[in-house]
Amino acid sequence: MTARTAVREAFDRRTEPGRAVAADADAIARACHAMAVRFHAGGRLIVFGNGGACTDAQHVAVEFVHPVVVGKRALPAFALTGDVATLTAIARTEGFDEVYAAQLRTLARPDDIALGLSDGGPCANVRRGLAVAAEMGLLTVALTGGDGDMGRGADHVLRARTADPLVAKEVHVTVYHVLWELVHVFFEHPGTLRRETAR
Ligand SMILES: O=C(CO)[C@@H](O)[C@H](O)[C@H](O)[C@H](O)COP(=O)(O)O
Repeated sequence: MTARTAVREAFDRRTEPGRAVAADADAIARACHAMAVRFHAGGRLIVFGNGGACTDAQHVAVEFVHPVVVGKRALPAFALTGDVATLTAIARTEGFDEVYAAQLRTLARPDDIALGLSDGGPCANVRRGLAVAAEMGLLTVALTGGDGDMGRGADHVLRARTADPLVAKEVHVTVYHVLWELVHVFFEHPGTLRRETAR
């Protein structure tokens, strides 16, 4: 295989999952509308995940808190992945599976939005975070890959249709940028924000 073929194949493997996102336009629009309703009601976006999704959580938060597009309103958002002291203290006494759930119990409010990110692997701490968020009344959104099982029970599940964790990660970046864009579209048309969109 030549290097050129390898590069082509690498991009071909990414084309279909990327295209498949558009097929989920309705699910993405419903999630965006529900998020915009929560922001409009004073809710904040709380994001979490592991490994690369840990940094993605911070990427998502900065997109909302400090929009790169001039003129767009800053919206309250924070990641639960940046404070190593809190993460390690919780992991030491309550176990790694509790590192997001424990923070949500203390920091979250019922009108907030919880966004859990995973490439599709076994991530008990993200599942626990979403489960506790749901118990507290938060809107729950799961951005996942693989079989999408991680998001089971969440209000909105957005799945990258690929078992390849690298490709899932790339699709996620596109999806959360679209989430940001569309939340602002709804925000700029408050008439659309009267009621939360059903799943
Ligand atoms: O960035 C990547 C893959 O693109 C990896 O670091 C990946 O995030 C880590 O292996 C994570 O621990 C995977 O966890 P998950 O997203 O499958 O829950």
